[in-house]
Amino acid sequence: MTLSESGAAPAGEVVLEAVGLTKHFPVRGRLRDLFSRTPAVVHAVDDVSFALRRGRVTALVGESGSGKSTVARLLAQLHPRTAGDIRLHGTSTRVRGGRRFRSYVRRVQLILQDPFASLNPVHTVRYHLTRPLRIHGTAGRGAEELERALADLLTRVSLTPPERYLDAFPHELSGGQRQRVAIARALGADPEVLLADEPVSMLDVSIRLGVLNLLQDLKDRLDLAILYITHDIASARYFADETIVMYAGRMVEGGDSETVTQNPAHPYTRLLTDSAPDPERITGALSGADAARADRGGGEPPSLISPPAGCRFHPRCPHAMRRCVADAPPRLTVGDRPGHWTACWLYDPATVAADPPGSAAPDADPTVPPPPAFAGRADTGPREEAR
Ligand SMILES: Nc1ncnc2c1ncn2[C@@H]1O[C@H](COP(=O)(O)OP(=O)(O)OP(=O)(O)O)[C@@H](O)[C@H]1O
Repeated sequence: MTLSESGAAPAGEVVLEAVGLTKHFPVRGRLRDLFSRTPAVVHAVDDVSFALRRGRVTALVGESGSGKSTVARLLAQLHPRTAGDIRLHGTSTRVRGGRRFRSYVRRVQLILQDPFASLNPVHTVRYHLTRPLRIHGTAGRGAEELERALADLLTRVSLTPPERYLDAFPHELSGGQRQRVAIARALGADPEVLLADEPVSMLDVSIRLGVLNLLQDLKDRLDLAILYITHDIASARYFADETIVMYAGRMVEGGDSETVTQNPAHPYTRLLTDSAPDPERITGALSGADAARADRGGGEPPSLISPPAGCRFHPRCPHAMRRCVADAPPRLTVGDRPGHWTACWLYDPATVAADPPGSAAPDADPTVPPPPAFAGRADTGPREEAR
């Protein structure tokens, strides 16, 4: 029985939720920490909240080091969290190995970036797919049912005819075929949630679209809730229903993908969209390190051991005001589209009235226009988002 047949949750229902999720990694081996009462930590993820819904893709976008993978690993329960909560169907979950972990993993599966590393080169596709079917009790009763389940998995990821792939070793497959096997392996658990951590960034540009189309098709057919992690905001517009932008461990903007990518409110989101102007880029042009370099236009991200006070983007922001240096901005509703919010003081009229945008910018450049979503908003009252 597939999830869509099981009727476990109606379409659009929240399946998995991050609530104030926070992860600080201890920094080891620093001599001065021996004498310090507060040992240094990497503030990888701070106060991240969002919901994954059945039959919807949520993109988590940001440059390298912004905390995206750490969020995925927290949601997969591979890291213990420092603070916050993870709720599966509204129930708080904290699992550390054993049967409870297996039962959680059955419902929440992680797909990694590198299909070369995630498949063991000495085992066949059959081995990789049989294991999850057996572990999660979806292998059927006899050899015949197992064979049918294996063929079904390969067919779902368009590796057909299945018998051509079942006894192949990973090195006999292309990168795209390997990623399809990794996706089939995740589906073997019959999950409700897929956490896809840069699932196409290591693939040849010519086959990325095929794998993204496959994920979208699985979302529709199996009503999966998908978290799509990427540094490529252009692909988020194409592939995700909702987009959340992270910078230096914090969420800075969120809303429906069309609005966030076409009418970005936060100066950092603008930086990302300006360096990825072509939505077709997903099929060509920049990739990997080049894209990461382009994303960094306008400076470097801060140290996460001692992140900047206030808004973490202020040292790079052409519109920074004194308040940005001192206070972390709350989520403020922006624009006309429901659910569009940003954590930026530019959208708080009282702050802007007290201190003109750019007054605390590192290299204030009066020729840099404020974000379009900000234009004409100074007369509207602030609307703080309910979390
Ligand atoms: N196990 C760990 N121990 C210490 N620091 C870590 C650990 N894992 C991640 N970090 C740090 O946490 C921060 C966020 O890393 P993370 O991998 O989540 O970012 P990312 O946005 O996924 O980047 P990328 O796109 O390069 O994978 C980085 O500064 C990273 O060095």
